[in-house]
Amino acid sequence: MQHSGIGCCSTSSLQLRDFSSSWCSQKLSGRGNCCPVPSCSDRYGLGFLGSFGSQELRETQRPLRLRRDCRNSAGVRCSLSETAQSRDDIGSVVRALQSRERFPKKWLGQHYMVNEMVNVKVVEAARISPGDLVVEIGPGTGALTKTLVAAGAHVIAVEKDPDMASLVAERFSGSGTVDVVNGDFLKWPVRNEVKKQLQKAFLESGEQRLAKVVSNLPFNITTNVVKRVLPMGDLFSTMVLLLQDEAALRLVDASPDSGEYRPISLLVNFYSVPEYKFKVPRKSFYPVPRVDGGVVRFDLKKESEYPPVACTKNFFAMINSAFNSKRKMLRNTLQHMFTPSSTQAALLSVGLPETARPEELTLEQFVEFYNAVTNL
Ligand SMILES: C[S@@+](CC[C@H](N)C(=O)[O-])C[C@H]1O[C@@H](n2cnc3c(N)ncnc32)[C@H](O)[C@@H]1O
Repeated sequence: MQHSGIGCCSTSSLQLRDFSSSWCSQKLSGRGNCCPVPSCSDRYGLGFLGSFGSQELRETQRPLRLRRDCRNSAGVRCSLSETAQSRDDIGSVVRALQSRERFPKKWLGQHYMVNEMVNVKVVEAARISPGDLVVEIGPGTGALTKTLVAAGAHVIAVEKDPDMASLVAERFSGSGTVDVVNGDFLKWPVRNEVKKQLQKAFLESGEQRLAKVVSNLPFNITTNVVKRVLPMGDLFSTMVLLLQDEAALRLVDASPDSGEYRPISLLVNFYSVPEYKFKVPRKSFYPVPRVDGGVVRFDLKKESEYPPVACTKNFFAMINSAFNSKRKMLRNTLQHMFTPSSTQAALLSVGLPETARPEELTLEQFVEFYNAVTNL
């Protein structure tokens, strides 16, 4: 796990220079889209570029609020306005990858956002205000990072791919508002690191705030990220994730008869108040995934707001066991935890039929049942 302040990545300076020229020189030179890196080629499957061209982005691009001056890696004075206005369209993503001689890596879920308006809407959903501490999982080329910084956030960007980590570190070198960590978010000591940063911010500003998580997430780590972050309501107030649309809808809907009712929906609603924000068409990503995306905002609950259960760990162990055979009666599936007669008695005591099955109980009913059966 490598933690680097801006510009402190371990990659060679040649790579860093290549990157800085592709992102920063276009505005400084005043020549519009001039870029020294070879232009996009069909090697990257850009057949659809015409239907998703620069004009669309130019028309929809909203001016971003700017915060302060900085220097780029070449020591040339520029401002975050220039960083903020650098384009995050498909051409930039491809050029950035080419600067590292890289292709998008499927196993890392590398589908880059090439519609800047989506990033703006994601940041709006997170209600970022100046001075917010934001953990961004998987910054990739830094497109969402840019929008977060422009909204005034201090970003800790955790990126597993060393090439992308060095790329994003170089892109924001000198801004003083982005720390890049090269590592796996699922292994990163999030509690210690965020606590440290929040204490530091408190000492500097005297203002007590919680951090936020914002990410265009690699789809394959969705469940693990949700399970990891949601119980941290003492550190984070909000998490906004761009997910696979189906997963986004499933996470938010915790109604027993929804067909997609699973332990993860119960966990989400136990630890947070989720809200589905908007759908993101698949053509907004490069490369285009097989599914659309969807954005969910989770407002994390404080411990005092969790449904009251004696032991959270045992409560979720019970739920997981119950859902191992979702269509079987609880008195049978929970036999290894409670005797069938205790399960029946507890169900009856909270007004449920003794033949109840897990897919029939709401979160509140699970809580009542658990409290009853553990107090018998
Ligand atoms: C869907 S892409 C999003 C990139 C960028 N944020 C954007 O919107 O264009 C996901 C990013 O997460 C990174 N990633 C994948 N697994 C990760 C993990 N376990 N921890 C941190 N980053 C990860 C990938 O390398 C990739 O850059």
